[in-house]
Amino acid sequence: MFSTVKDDMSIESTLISKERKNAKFPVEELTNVWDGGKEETELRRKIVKLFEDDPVLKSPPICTMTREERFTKATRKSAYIYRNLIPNNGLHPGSREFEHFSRAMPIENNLLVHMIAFIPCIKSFGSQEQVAKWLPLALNLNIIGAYAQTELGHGSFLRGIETEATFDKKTQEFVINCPKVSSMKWWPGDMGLNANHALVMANLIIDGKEYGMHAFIVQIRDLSTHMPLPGVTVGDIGSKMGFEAIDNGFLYMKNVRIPRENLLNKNSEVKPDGTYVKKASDRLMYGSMVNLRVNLPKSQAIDVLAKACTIAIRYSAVRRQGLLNPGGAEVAVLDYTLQQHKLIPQLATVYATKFAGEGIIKKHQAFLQNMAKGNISDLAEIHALSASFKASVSEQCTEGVEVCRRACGGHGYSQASGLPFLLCKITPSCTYEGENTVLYLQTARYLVKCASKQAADLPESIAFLVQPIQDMKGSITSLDNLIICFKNSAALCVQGVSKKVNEMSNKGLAMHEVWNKSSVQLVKSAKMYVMQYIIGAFVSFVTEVKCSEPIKEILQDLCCLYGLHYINTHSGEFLKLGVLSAHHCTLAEETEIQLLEKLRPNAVGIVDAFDFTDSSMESCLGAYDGNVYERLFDMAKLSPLNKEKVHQESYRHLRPFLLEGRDILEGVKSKN
Ligand SMILES: CC(C)(COP(=O)(O)OP(=O)(O)OC[C@H]1O[C@@H](n2cnc3c(N)ncnc32)[C@H](O)[C@@H]1OP(=O)(O)O)[C@@H](O)C(=O)NCCC(=O)NCCSC(=O)CCCCCCCCCCCCCCC(=O)O
Ligand SMILES: Cc1cc2nc3c(=O)[nH]c(=O)nc-3n(C[C@H](O)[C@H](O)[C@H](O)COP(=O)(O)OP(=O)(O)OC[C@H]3O[C@@H](n4cnc5c(N)ncnc54)[C@H](O)[C@@H]3O)c2cc1C
Repeated sequence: MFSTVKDDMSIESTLISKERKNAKFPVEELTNVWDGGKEETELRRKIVKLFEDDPVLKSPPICTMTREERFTKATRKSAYIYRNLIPNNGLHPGSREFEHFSRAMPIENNLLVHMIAFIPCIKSFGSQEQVAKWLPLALNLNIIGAYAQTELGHGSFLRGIETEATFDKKTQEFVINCPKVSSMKWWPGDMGLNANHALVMANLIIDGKEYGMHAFIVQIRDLSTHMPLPGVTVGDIGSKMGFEAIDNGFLYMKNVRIPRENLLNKNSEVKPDGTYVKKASDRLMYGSMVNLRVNLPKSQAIDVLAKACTIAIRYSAVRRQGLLNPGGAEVAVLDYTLQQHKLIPQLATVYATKFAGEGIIKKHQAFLQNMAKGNISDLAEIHALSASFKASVSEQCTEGVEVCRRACGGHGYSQASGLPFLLCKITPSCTYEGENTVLYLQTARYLVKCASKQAADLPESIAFLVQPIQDMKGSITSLDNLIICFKNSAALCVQGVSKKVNEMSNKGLAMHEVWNKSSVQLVKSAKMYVMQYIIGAFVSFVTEVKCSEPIKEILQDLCCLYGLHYINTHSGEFLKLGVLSAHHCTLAEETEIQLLEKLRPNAVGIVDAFDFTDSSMESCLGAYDGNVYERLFDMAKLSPLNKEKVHQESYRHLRPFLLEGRDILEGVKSKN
């Protein structure tokens, strides 16, 4: 319907090719460092290719589809991936290949909560017999389960959850009830339309006595007809800011009966006579959340910011707007220091959080190994670290994606840029898996407790909180001094708020009031604590990584930039704590600007090294060839509103006035 408009050789592709020629480091090597080795890069590419070449996984660009189409296509693809593509290619959860799935998955998919929450919960909370019964069914999608914890009335405060599971000794069943509208399960992914089971978190009640939140497997739909079972009201909660392909659901249960064996009973059990047997700490009930807080940030936040950086930096390298030299040629917007100041720190965030996250995953794996031997002494530390890490990463990456989107000017507002999709995908990561403020407060609770202990009684990673403040020797811009600066700041923040808490409680104020009145400073200390962790982990990575000099230099520069950018955007905090002087702050600002200038020629190379395929981004601005304008025009042509040259409905409403206008213009009718 539209004629083709093409340039023989677009200036934009020439510009981006020039950028690539100017890069001062081997891009492929940085990709290997990012992936964790050459072999991992090859494996990832093999899996991505397997998925991208599969005709079943092809579909029109998401911005041309309705929610209904997006949900249907995502379900079709996800069912095919988990039931055919993965097993037929010998790829299994837990394998090395599985690590790369998130990069290979189609841009929209669902059944992920079934895979990452329902299945792991069966493994964590189920006895051996229960795992043997439910796991194969779940892995084969014979049953599809949601993680049903949050209710209309309660998400954060889990002790407030109202759904009840009352033990009926006569029938050896639990009776599941949502006593009020506010008790209805609300939000769980995959639950509205796809799930036939749910892992329901409910208050266990035996003989009128409450035993707190426990995990029950509840069948909610018939396996042959997929109709809701008696007593079950289930459906999709409606349109959200994003996640169009996911059926976040509601679930209301009235006298739904499940067998006694459906209480996942690895950690606690109800005997046939109603005796309650506790086998492990109540805290382990929260283990599924720690698991997700450790593992989700990479795919749901860090990779999302990496994609946004790829789009914004490639686009900024080809978008020319205005002059730097009077009388000279128009410049790429990436040549403006202010554009670099928006975008290059986001690149640093991607690297910092990725490598720090890998450290947490390793710590968590060590914790799980110890737990298997009955030792959960590190639980409080890993809970505090993972809670604040999830909060900080989701916050930094969400802010970063919005910076990238705005840095693309008007085109960043177009769905065709891919950026609104990324923003809507990343924003809820600040809420799900624990609302960020609530998580920071959990970390602060642990830190304040630690502040009253001796260094020898604290885990190694925490002891610095109570040790003497270290002196910085030399320039603030050295990596060693950045670590000292952040550690000192975290220690002073925690000590400061702990002192305030103690003083207030010594004056007789109730602890809950003390806590509420101190909460602003508590959250600040948790943020500073996790920042010192991230910086420390990034510095260790950069110091230890084996790579060529040019790559090392880029990583060091990104590491320094990450620390300095944070200092420069929060300088008041550092000055107030007395950790930095005004002179330090001036130097930090000057050095950041120098680093931006130094990293600028490598910016396109650095985002190329993330190695995202064009189809994994669906972005007209971020495609590898830099052909932004032709792609935008081609995408506009696909808009469903452009199906016909005349949109009959809009024409119907406007026609009477247009005809009037025609008559006036043609002089048939006077203006009055
Ligand atoms: C801890 C709480 C905040 C409650 O606080 P309380 O004060 O009530 O504490 P408690 O008395 O309960 O506990 C006190 C005690 O326990 C310790 N504790 C707490 N938590 C833990 C823990 N996790 N581990 C260990 N210990 C813990 C605590 O420190 C105390 O110890 P001390 O007494 O010694 O000090 C708590 O209730 C809480 O955690 N609330 C948060 C609730 C939460 O996290 N909910 C999560 C719901 S599930 C969810 O959100 C799932 C999300 C999954 C989403 C996946 C999305 C992926 C989507 C993919 C998209 C694909 C792409 C497609 C794209 C597209 O379509 O767009
Ligand atoms: C996309 C998406 C997917 C989700 N998937 C699932 C799922 O699969 N399964 C599931 O069970 N749930 C799911 N959830 C729900 C999610 O886990 C909750 O929304 C989340 O835990 C926050 O709880 P809330 O909504 O009750 O927020 P609230 O706790 O009501 O938060 C509202 C405000 O109150 C503040 N606040 C709350 N408590 C405190 C406090 N103690 N001190 C200071 N401030 C406080 C918060 O900071 C926030 O500003 C999902 C949510 C979303 C958005």
